Amino acid sequence: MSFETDDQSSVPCISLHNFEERRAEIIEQLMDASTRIGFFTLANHGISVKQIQDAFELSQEFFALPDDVKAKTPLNGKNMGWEKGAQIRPSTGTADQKESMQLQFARMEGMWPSDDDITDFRARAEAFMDAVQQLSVKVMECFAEGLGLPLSTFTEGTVDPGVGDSQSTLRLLHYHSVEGKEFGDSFWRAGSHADFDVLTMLFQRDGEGGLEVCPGREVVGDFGHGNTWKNVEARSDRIVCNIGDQLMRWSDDRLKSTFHRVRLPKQGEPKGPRYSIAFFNQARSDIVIQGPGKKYAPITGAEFIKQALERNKLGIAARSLAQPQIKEAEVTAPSTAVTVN
Ligand SMILES: O=C(O)CCC(=O)C(=O)O
Ligand SMILES: [Fe+2]
Repeated sequence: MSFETDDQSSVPCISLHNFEERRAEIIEQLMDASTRIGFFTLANHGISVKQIQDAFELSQEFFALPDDVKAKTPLNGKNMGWEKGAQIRPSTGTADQKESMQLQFARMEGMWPSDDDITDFRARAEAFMDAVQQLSVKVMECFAEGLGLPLSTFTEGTVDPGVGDSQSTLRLLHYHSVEGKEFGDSFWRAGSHADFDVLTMLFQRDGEGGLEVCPGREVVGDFGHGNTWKNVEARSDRIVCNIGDQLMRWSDDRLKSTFHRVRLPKQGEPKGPRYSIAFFNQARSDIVIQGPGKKYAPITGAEFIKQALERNKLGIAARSLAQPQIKEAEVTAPSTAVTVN
């Protein structure tokens, strides 16, 4: 089996061209990448350049609004809404140097920015979410087949059949320009973490790099991580995918939910803003997650997310006690920490 591997990284690139005819080969490649590394990129995935550009335009329009307008839909404790500099990572004890907007399919009453502030925000966002969810379904069916499970396991597990219980989330991300700013070593655009969903699909723009992954992982549930970090090249034509903690558990740890982070630009690198967009396929609230070998107790999607949030809060307390001296930075953590994916 041969992979195309980005020069500067060891994250395999898997092409989805001729998907139906190449299905068996694609499943083999997805399983190999996800059991060894937990990350892969997708080429020829069917989401058009225009769709991706439109999504980034929407994101830029939204983040260009004044903070008091964005604050009309603040992060609401259910992984929906806007935050800025409010996500403190347990792994670093410092706030990510970013702002983000979380959007879901269900229970979004009052959480959509109004047409007075931004034109057609909801319709434009949902069009992109639908497209990414459809592609995710294709990939998740491959994982079900690769794991010897019923084809619909993760699709029925994540896609709302019309009852309004979806927990999947689109996250628009804006990492601010760091022109003329100095940061201590403990600051990151996004501190090291593993995602707690089933499957993440991440869109980047050419040249806006900084994403690093720490390939492979043996256990779910702690914030320890290895020390080998690989760069993932920022390419707008490829989707970066990673396995989240839910799929790691659902596969009895066969598929790895891998730690990753976004570093600040190094000396001599462009200091401009970075935009990325992540779609987190989450288990529906009442779906039971359990692997075929029953390695872990059954758990519902709702309980899984609740526990992930609790673990994050505990992690924050433990880490900030252990690390009292955080270097000063231009952007500092606000008093309230939030826990999102
Ligand atoms: O912006 C990126 O490249 C990664 C973001 C990420 O890992 C996350 O939001 O979970
Ligand atoms: Fe992530």
